[in-house]
Amino acid sequence: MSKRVAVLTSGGDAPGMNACIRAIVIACQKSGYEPIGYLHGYNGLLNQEFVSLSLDSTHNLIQQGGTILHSARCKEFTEEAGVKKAAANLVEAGIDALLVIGGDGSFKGATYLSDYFHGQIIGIPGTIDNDIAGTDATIGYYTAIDTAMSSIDKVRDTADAFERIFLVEVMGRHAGFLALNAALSSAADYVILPEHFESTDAELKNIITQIHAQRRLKGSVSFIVVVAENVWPKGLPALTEALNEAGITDVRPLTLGHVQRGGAPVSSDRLLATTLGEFAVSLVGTSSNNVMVGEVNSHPVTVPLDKTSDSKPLNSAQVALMKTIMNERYDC
Ligand SMILES: Nc1ncnc2c1ncn2[C@@H]1O[C@H](COP(=O)(O)OP(=O)(O)O)[C@@H](O)[C@H]1O
Ligand SMILES: O=P(O)(O)OC[C@H]1O[C@](O)(COP(=O)(O)O)[C@@H](O)[C@@H]1O
Repeated sequence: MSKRVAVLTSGGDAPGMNACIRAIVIACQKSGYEPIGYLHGYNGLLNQEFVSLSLDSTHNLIQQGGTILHSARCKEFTEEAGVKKAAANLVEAGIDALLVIGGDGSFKGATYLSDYFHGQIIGIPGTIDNDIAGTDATIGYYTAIDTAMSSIDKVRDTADAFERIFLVEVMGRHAGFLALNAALSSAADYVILPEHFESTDAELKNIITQIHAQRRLKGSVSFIVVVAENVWPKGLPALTEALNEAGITDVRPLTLGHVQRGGAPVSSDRLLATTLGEFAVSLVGTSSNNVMVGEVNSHPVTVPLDKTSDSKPLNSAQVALMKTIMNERYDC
């Protein structure tokens, strides 16, 4: 039987969201479903703002960053009246299944919506932060690592020329996946992560020890510290000042910011987005409901939506690498 399948993108946009929309539309066409796209995240549900999606709308889309459906954060949707209104609008529009591409906040919203909307709801993980439990990676994460890595590569050139210390802040909200991978792949000298942060005093002492040890060995060389956002109290200016006070001068802070959310998705994100978009549509009409689709060990899986905000540990092998290759590289 033909079904109306709606998709929306919510929360922080991530490279590969468009690739996922493309896969959803193609899979819907193949199954004889009618795909429609709600605009501006959950705001689209509240304002009944949607467009019909066709193969025309997905042409040349896989390589585009951002999201053709636009994204938003929507306060009204966090309140009961808003969620009820969204559910009523979905029923009025004859939607059988709603696919939500977003992060853990969007999945909390989707879980809330399921109390009032009795059609099918399926989440697809899309965030550069990779902070969603039940999937090895989220759409956009691999591209963001590459963007941060290539930015740090460029910083290294000028840092080397001036033999300076650079502090580079990387996104991740409250998770260190992006910072750790950006630091490992760009051969940073030190990384500060929320999962391993002890205290400002302990981190400061360790950074200074590593700088002195490296300089004793190699002379006056550059030193790059990757700092996950929201970890250091009062941010990079406070860390710069603390280093200056400890006699480490010529320190330059740099916040990479939203550049990490943009750009054409790398192949791993396109493949993940395509796999998960197609898999989500394959579940339409089955008993799978209020689940997120994810990928574990290269296989598609489903996870209850309310389990996706469980804590997700960093990869332990990468943490071991961090210790030997970066933060505890020189014995002192
Ligand atoms: N606890 C919640 N209840 C209902 N809706 C929520 C909740 N948390 C987030 N949302 C909705 O999901 C949107 C996106 O969440 P946000 O945390 O900003 O991004 P992300 O989905 O990328 O984590 C929010 O603007 C809000 O509309
Ligand atoms: O775009 P905003 O509202 O400034 O939000 C920035 C936050 O969004 C992100 O880029 C993505 O986070 P979400 O996917 O959870 O929305 C975080 O890394 C960052 O902390």
